[in-house]
Amino acid sequence: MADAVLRIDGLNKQFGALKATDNVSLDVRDGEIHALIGPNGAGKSTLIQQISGLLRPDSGTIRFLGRDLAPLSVAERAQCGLGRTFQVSSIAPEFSALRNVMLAVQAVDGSSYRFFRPVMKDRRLIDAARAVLEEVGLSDRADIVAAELSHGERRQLEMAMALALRPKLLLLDEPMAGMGPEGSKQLTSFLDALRHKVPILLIEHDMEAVFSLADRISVLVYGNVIATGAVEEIRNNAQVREAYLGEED
Ligand SMILES: Nc1ncnc2c1ncn2[C@@H]1O[C@H](COP(=O)(O)OP(=O)(O)OP(=O)(O)O)[C@@H](O)[C@H]1O
Repeated sequence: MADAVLRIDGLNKQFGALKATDNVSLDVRDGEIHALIGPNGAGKSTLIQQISGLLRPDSGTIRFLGRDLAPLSVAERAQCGLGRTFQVSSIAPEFSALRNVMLAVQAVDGSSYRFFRPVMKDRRLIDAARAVLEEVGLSDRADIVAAELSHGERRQLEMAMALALRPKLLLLDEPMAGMGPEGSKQLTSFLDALRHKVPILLIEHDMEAVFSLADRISVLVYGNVIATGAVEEIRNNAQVREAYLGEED
C-alpha cells in the first residue's frame, strides 16, 4: 500500500455546541486523488482550514510527510509543501498571469527570491513561472492581465499558482465550481494526470468529476466521516445513498 502523505487522526473542532469536525480520521496516499464529499455544511471547508492552518483543531493530529503540523503557521505549512487552491480567488486581477504566478512563488519562498531584486527581472523566477503556466496549458496567455482571462482560465491560473510552489500535496476546494462542461472536462483530464506528480485531497460537488477522478472517496456528514472507500463501494453504500446520494440514478 502506498505511503500516507497526509494522515489525520481523531480530529475534532466545535463551534459552540456544533461539532463541525467530529472525530475525523483519514489519509491521502502517494499517487492518489482522495475526494471529500458531503452536503452543504458537512464540515469540508472546516477540515481543509485545519489542514492548511487557518483553524486550530480542538483535539486530534494532522501529520504531513510524517511531521505534526500543529506548531506550524499557514506559511510554514506551505513551505513544507502543502499546496492549495481556494474557493475565493487569490488572483490579483490587475497583474498578468505570469506576474500572478511569480507573486505566488515569492509569497512563500521569500528566502531564495530576495525582495530587493526587481521581481520582473529575476530570470529564474520568470522561467519557473513560465514553465508552470505551460504545465497548466496557459502559456499563450502569460502576458494577459488576469482580469481579462475567462473564468476557466482563471481557474487554470490558480492551479498554476499552487503548482509553482512544487507542492507535495494539493488541497483543492471545489475546482470545478463555475466551469462549463468543456472546462470541467479539460480540468478533469488535467487532474487525472496530475495525481502522478502530486497527491490530491479534492473537495468537489460535481459528482461526475468525483466519480471519474477519485481513487478513494470519504463522505462527510455532520462533521463525521460516515464512509471511506473506492468509488463503487461508496456508490453502493446504503448509508451514503441515504445521507447524500439519495437522488442519484
Ligand atoms: N467560524 C464559524 N463559526 C461558527 N460556525 C461555523 C464557522 N465555520 C463554519 N461553521 C459551521 O460549521 C459547519 C460546517 O461548515 P463548513 O463550511 O465546514 O461546511 P462545508 O461542508 O464546507 O459546506 P459547503 O459545502 O457549503 O462549503 C456549518 O454548520 C457551518 O455553519
